[in-house]
Formats: sequence, structure tokens, C-alpha cells
Amino acid sequence: MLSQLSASLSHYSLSSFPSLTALFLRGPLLSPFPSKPPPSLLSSTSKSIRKFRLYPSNPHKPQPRPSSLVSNSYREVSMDSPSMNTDLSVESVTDDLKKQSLGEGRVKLNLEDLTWDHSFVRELPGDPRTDTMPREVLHACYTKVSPSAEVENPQLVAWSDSVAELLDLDPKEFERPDFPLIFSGASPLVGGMPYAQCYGGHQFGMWAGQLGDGRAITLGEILNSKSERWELQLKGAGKTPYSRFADGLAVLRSSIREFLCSESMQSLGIPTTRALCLVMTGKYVSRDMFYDGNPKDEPGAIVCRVAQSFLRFGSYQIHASRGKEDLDIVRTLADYTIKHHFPHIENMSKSESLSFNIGEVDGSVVDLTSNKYAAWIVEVAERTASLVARWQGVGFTHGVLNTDNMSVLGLTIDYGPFGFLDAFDPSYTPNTTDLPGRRYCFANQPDIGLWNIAQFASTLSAAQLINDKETNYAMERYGTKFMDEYQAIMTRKLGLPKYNKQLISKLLNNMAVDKVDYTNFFRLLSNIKADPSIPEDELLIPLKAVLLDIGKERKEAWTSWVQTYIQELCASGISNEDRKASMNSVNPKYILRNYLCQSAIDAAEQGDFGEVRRLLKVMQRPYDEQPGLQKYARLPPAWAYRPGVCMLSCSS
Ligand SMILES: Nc1ncnc2c1ncn2[C@@H]1O[C@H](COP(=O)(O)OP(=O)(O)OP(=O)(O)O)[C@@H](O)[C@H]1O
Repeated sequence: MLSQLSASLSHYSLSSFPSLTALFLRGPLLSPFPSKPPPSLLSSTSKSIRKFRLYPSNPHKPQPRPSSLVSNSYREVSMDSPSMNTDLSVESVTDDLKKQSLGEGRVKLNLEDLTWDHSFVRELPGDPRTDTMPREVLHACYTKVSPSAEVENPQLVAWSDSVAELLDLDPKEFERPDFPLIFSGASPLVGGMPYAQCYGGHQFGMWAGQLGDGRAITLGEILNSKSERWELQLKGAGKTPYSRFADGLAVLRSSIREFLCSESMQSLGIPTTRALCLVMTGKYVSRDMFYDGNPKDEPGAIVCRVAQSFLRFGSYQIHASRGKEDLDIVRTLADYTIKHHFPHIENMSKSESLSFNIGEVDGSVVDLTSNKYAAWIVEVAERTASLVARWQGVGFTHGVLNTDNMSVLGLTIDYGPFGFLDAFDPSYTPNTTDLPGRRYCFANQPDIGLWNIAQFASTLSAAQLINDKETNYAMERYGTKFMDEYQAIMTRKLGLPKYNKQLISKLLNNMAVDKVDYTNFFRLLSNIKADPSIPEDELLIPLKAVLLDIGKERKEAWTSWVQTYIQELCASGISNEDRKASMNSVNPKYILRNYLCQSAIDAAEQGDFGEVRRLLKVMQRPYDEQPGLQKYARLPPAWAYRPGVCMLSCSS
């Protein structure tokens, strides 16, 4: 079966990733514990992955486009397809946010009164040792360890009221004098039971062995008044047995990026881990940011991350990699995850939504109601597909899509060298470590999502939780879900009545050739009027701020595209005002460009946290005009292209 699946994947393969040498894998954080790789559907060093073919392959040299934008094996969707109407939950997420911000019936508790649960520690096998000596931790999902980062007069840099609300925490608690001490781990949080999780992962396509929470320490799970479970984790809180030869710490620079981006993603309507607060420890941490042998002392910091769970694909992979003895742990962990995080699957019965639960792959029926693990992986595959489609929609490039950075809940996790597209470039990677092969570049994210699902499926398959047919089905559902959502998102971004692959393909090609700013282009596009009488030489006026320095030939290409676009709009019958409002609700005006982050970092490193807090406020309303804050929508200035601003390495 493995070879059959590999063959079916390579059938679509257009690209290959040069295999990376160990040198590029993790910089100084290569695992000293490279345990046996878990069985893999694709060889871990496999170069062939499927290609979704969404973007022009070489933006600088436009190629004639293939007749279809997407593989024919995917069904076409239109705006009125069921998946569009029921499932494009960018809106539902923003609706939830609006409700949250109204603060209806909000419970406000002190830190001491939060309701804790410790299901992870209670229900899963733990490490009998509690020391932080670097070591392989066998037959266990976690090690109990306490935060140990040194602090000296820690300071609260920023906080999120909306995360406090998730936890039922009174926002006044942020003002407590001991708050920075508690959230730097120097004072214990009453009710917490800290531990570090054991996980492994494929990094840059190669099995890296045991990784684990090397600098993140979970305090426990909070149960809120809606019976939701929220895990609290301090990132940068000191060494654990999973720290290998690193220090267990985080610096202010990377912590500001993680804090701001996770909260921005939430406001964009993209599933993500959250951040309650960011504390500066008052101690310095040495970092060799450019691997040039010139380490610099940087202020240390700790982010308190919050998510329903921080389980990753690698959390299951590590146990499968350890052979027979630990395969039971894969099952135990899967049972735990389904029970607490996918309860609808636990309670699934044949009578429920049969159309969803019964599918077909390779001509045979797959009945998800007869195997909860199959239903689970299908949902994980679909959540991942939906997540990646939304990233593509806003131009987010994660930068390190290793399997240890793939959340089993379909959340964006680990904000390291991420970047939002400025000038549209499908081959953009924000990660200098990724430069040789651009494995994790913007255009490759959909394929990498599938590659990672294949690794996860092979883990469940090794533990005999799913069979070959179910594996194939999960992967097929990834593709279908991704294309459905991606097409729906692009259709809405352009304000079209239905998906038009030629028009979108031509647009992306034009944008790549002229390096057009991805965010500002789509925002301005809503100013184009559905009026066929507009004179040719006025057609590009609404886009002039983003079509910079283009010659006569390119002007003609753009004019021709706008003419076709206007024809489509005219045929739709939607009013200009309605279309603009709808487009502006999916095309953000404000995104967390790397240079904006850097300005906030520069000020914070000088002791001024105002810009971090202002940026948070702006990014909490990305779709609103926010008059007076126009400067946060500006294109990157020249200094943004200096090393370390638009591009970063993995290790930060
Ligand atoms: N300074 C550090 N000290 C100890 N371990 C580290 C450090 N930096 C990274 N690691 C570990 O290296 C591995 C990969 O690092 P990566 O940058 O993906 O993770 P991270 O940003 O630390 O954590 P997360 O994935 O939880 O956001 C993880 O196991 C991580 O815990």
C-alpha cells in the first residue's frame, strides 16, 4: 500500500525538494536523540510530493499557464456550493469574536479562583523522573518539571483581554504587582501542575527523533464556565529534559513576534494558539541570530500561550518511532485526544450525518462510523486543509512546517520565522534556514500540509488504528477540502459570483511578475466599479498605489485583466457597495508585516512597550478602516530588507 500511495502522490509531483544536509536542519538544535523514524507513507527523505499548482512556477519569467489551475481530480466548487455556504468559517470565527468582545455575561475570576484540571497528567503515562537532565524519555508523554528561568524585576510587556476572557480571568488581574512574577514562572500559579511534553518530528523532511517541549512548560488546563478546556503554557520558562543542548529560554524579539502574531491571526479569523501575556524576565539571553559566531545579549522574555491543546503530529509520531512497546501509547494518546478534543467523534453513531461519515476512495466505501480513529484523522486532515487554505488567503507563510509544528487541532502553532507576503512571490520563504530548497515557501504550504498528514496517517496506521483505505481517504479529503476552501476564499477575495480559475490564475501571474503587494492589492481591488463604460486609460486608477513602476507592456496586461474582471462583475449583478463591503470583510487592510513587528521590537528593547500595545490594538481589527492609523498599512520601507527583519532563521 505504501508504494501505491507514494506512486499516487508522485503522479502529481511537479517539484522536488533538494534533500537538505543535517547542517540545515535545526542549526544548533539538531537532535542528539535521533530515534528510529516512525513508519512513513512517503520515505522521510522522499523528494516527491503532490503539487496543488495554484501559483505561477517562476514569477520572474511568466510561463503560459496550464489549461487548468488545479488538478482535475478535484471537483470544482462555486460560491453556492454547499462547502461555501456552510463551511467557510472565517465569518463564523469573526462572529464569535464580536460576541466575545461584547463581553456578554462575562465571568471575572482572580488567578487563585481559576478552575484547574490536569487531564493530560492524570490520564497519560508520565516520566518517573523529574530532573531536567537532557535524555531520551521513553514510554511517557510528559515529564513533570517546574519553570526555572531566572528573573530580575520582571515586567509585563503586553497582554490580551480577549484571552483573559476565554479563561474567565478578570482583566484587573493584569495589574497585580505579582502578575509578572507569576507569568515568568518565578512564583507558582496556584493550582498549576507543570510539565513538559514529549514529542518528536520530521524536520525539513527528515526524521529528527525526540524533540519535545525544550523551552515550553505547561502549567495545566483551565476549565472555564462554558466547560471549555484551555491549556496554559509558558514559552521560554527554562530547561526541561527535552532542551537538548539549548538553554530553554526565549528572547524578547521572538516573544513579541509570537505574542502579536497569534493574536493577529485570531482577529483575521484563522485558527491559532493564543497568547495571554508577554513578560520580560529582566535577564539577558545570548543569541547568535545569524549563526555568524557573533552572539548578542538580548532581553529574555516569556509568553504565556493558551490553546485547547498543544498536541502536535509529532506527539504521536515519537511513540510509533519507538517500536512495538510504545505503539500502545499512540492508541492511548489518540483515545485521550478524541475524548477531550473531538467528543463528537467519541459520541458518533451511524444515525448521524451519514453523508459526511460515509465516503468513497478508489471505488470502495469508507464508513467512518465504524472506526473512530478514521473519523478522527479525516477531521484532522480537513482542519489542516482548511487552515492552510486560510493562510494562503491572507498570504501567511509559516516558515517551519515540520511535523512538530502541526497542531492536531488544526491551529497555527509556533510563530518562529513566519512572514506575511508583501510583494507577491510564490517562492517566498521567511526562513533563512529554508533558503536552499524553499521547502516551506508560500506556494508549497498546501503540499507540505498533505505530506505532514501522510506522516501522521502512517503513525496511526503503524499502531493499527486505521487501515490503508482509511489512510487514502483521509488524504483525499485533505485535497478536496483544501481546494474547496481555497477556491471559495479566492472567489470572495475578488468579490466574484463564482470561482473563475482563469481569471484568478492570470491575476496571480500578473501579481508575481510585477511584485504587487498582496494585502494592499486586494484591499484596493474593491474600489473597482462594475462599469463597462470606464475609459481604458482610467481603469487602473484605483490600483495605482500598488502598480508601481510598471512599463507600457505591463500596463496593457493589467488593463486587459481589469477589463475581463469588470465584465465578470457586471454579470454578477451585485452592487458596487455590497461587493466592496463583502470584499473588505475578507481582505484585511492591516496585517502584521515583519517590519511593523521589528519597529515594535526595537522600541521594546529600549524599554518602550507602547508600540507593541498599539500594534496589538490595530491588528485586532484588521478588516476595519481605522482612520488615522493608515501608516500601519504602508508598504515596507527600505530598511525592512536588512537581514533579520523580513527573513529570520529557525532559531530565535
Ligand atoms: N532555546 C531553546 N531551548 C531549548 N529547546 C529549544 C530552544 N529553542 C527551540 N527548542 C526546541 O527545539 C525544537 C524545535 O524548535 P522550534 O523552534 O520549532 O520550537 P519552539 O519555538 O521552541 O517551540 P514551539 O514549537 O513549542 O513553539 C523544540 O523541541 C523546541 O522546544
